[in-house]
Amino acid sequence: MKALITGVAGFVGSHLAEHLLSQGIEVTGTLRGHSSLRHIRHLLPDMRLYECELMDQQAVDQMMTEIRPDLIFHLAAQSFVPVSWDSPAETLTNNIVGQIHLLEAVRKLGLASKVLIACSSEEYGQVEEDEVPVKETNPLRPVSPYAVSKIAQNYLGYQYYKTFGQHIVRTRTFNHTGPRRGEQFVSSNFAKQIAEIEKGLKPPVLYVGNLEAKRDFTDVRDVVRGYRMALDYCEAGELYNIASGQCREIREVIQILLRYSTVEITIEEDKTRLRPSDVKVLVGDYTKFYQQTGWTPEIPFEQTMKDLLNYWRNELA
Ligand SMILES: C[C@H]1O[C@H](OP(=O)(O)OP(=O)(O)OC[C@H]2O[C@@H](n3cnc4c(=O)[nH]c(N)nc43)[C@H](O)[C@@H]2O)[C@@H](O)[C@@H](O)C1=O
Repeated sequence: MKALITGVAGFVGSHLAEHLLSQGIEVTGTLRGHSSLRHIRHLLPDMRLYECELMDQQAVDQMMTEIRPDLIFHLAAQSFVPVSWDSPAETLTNNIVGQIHLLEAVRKLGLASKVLIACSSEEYGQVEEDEVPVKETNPLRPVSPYAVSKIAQNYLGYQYYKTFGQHIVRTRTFNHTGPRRGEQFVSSNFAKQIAEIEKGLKPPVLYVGNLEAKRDFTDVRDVVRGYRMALDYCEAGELYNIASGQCREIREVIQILLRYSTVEITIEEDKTRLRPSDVKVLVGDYTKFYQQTGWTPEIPFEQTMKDLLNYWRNELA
């Protein structure tokens, strides 16, 4: 069984590669020329890396001709919401066109690959309090260019399934975190700041943005287990929420991280961290995915936060 992971050098890609390799699957991962190998170096003897610019159709065609994967996990994307306000055109182009090139290669080569498209809870956007936990059928009210790019990825997946019969499964994943999470994302950013304070690298002030937002966090290791199950058991053309079903205010993320630390800190709002529009609440109903695969999240959020803090302590050691 051969799997292709686009964006393997990223946070989720590195965990997914680890998971698939542990199941005896042959893994090839795509990355861009300038990507850091930091998160995947330990996997290199067992995994093949393929430098491929997804914006280049010829390069994608060539790679797919060579690899002919059974499973494709399309993770590569510009995934940080605030960047999408600064660079909306790049976010939309990168996220949409890269995927078109991939699906076009599958079509032209007549491959029977099963494809997972990593969509996002951001697509739901402005959710009303009485709509949570949201089901896949909830209206979409996107409030960022990133959300719009993911809606496009989602519907392109649907369209290639409908038009060409490709085996495409779309997962709408809610917030996920854990060791190796990029430092710009909220839980990782807070954990890194706390680890820096512990080490005396910065004064005991934790800079934060909007602490009133509510999110649904799942451990990345549970998410990648779900991604494999999605291609094994889910129906082509269908869309599935992957979530924990638990709602947490961002304020609570700090409280939990601080439980595992001995430092006394003060919290200060940093206005540059506030967004032009922020999704107020996102909590997912994953009943459909559970019924299809039997998947449920296993790692408690407290454990995820402990592991994330330890990750940063080791990084700074
Ligand atoms: C599902 C979805 O999940 C992620 O998108 P996100 O929810 O925007 O993630 P985040 O970690 O940047 O923010 C979460 C919340 O936390 C608030 N917040 C407060 N204070 C800070 C702060 O200091 N930094 C950040 N980054 N956020 C802060 C911030 O305003 C927001 O309300 C991506 O993986 C995305 O790719 C994706 O698909």
